[in-house]
Amino acid sequence: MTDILAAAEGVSKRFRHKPDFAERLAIRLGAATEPATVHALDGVDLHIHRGEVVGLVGESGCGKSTLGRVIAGMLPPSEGRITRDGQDIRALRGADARKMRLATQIIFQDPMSSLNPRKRVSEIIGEAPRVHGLIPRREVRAEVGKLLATVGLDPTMADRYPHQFSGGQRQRIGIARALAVNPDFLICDESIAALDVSIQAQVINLFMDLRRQFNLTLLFISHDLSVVRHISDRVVIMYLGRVVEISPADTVFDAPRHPYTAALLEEIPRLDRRGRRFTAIKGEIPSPVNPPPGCHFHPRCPHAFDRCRLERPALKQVGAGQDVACHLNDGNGLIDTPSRQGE
Ligand SMILES: Nc1ncnc2c1ncn2[C@@H]1O[C@H](COP(=O)(O)OP(=O)(O)OP(=O)(O)O)[C@@H](O)[C@H]1O
Repeated sequence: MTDILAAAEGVSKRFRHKPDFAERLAIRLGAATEPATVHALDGVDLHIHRGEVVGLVGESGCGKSTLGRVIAGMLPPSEGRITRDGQDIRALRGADARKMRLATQIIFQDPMSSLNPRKRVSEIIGEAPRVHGLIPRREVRAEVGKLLATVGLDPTMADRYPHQFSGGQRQRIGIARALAVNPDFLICDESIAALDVSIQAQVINLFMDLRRQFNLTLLFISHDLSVVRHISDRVVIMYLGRVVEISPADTVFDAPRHPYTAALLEEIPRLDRRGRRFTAIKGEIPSPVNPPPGCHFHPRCPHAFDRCRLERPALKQVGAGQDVACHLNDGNGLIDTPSRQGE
């Protein structure tokens, strides 16, 4: 069996842009033409190794959720392919396709909207293993009790409804439901973003325990770099549909090599940041309907020079396990490179 559990190879995903009211009016009056394509993912390459925790970070709208859904097989890519255990997931049929879908579970941000309010917790957790015949019907209830205990909830709560739980408890129910089908890969899409900070830490600890207990691989999606720090082995930074940096978690914090990663780090309040050269990120993220040419980050980058405006930087290895898509790394290392603004 390959060491690579899941991979995105040259994956792009485009959506038809949904025009808002003003855009629809402009189209109707002839002041604008038919919209427009959203370039949610643009040539993404990512390998996720068995057993690792990968943090996926970037500003809102950069394509994190889309990448998670494409990797899970919930959305087809417009270009490129997704592999699972070395196999193109488009080639999977019947029982193999079902096995892949069950083995990859997504845990979403808002547990309330993903838990059916009219069903008891025992039904919510027990439904999928029962429907898929993973456990005999008479054992479902005992299994639900075990799963509740595994995620730190009292098994006697199995007959309650979702609204009778707190936000953190509901997220634990969502995790138990995902575990019920014996996945080996969890995609956590902003799974703790809606929780209080103290509860966030508890749920992160739960993910870490479950990872060890069940040999899970995790793709942990967050807009907040500080959240993924303690959970991730590697961190992937996305900007406007592209991967701009992949680094071991410690390296990304101590020696970022993409100006966008450095700017994201600036936004994390820390007392030991004196002497850093990078300034906080400026301006809005451009629209994925009309991304800038060359390096997508160049309009906001304090180091941009002519080449950045014209040529897409390839993701290249710049250090041990560290890949960066930035023209600055073709010459001197970024950290030692003086600002080239205005070149
Ligand atoms: N089904 C869809 N139809 C049209 N556009 C979409 C669709 N899904 C996502 N998009 C667009 O694709 C881009 C990437 O969205 P995505 O949700 O993947 O970003 P994200 O980084 O996860 O953002 P957030 O953190 O806000 O969820 C956005 O511009 C979004 O509006």
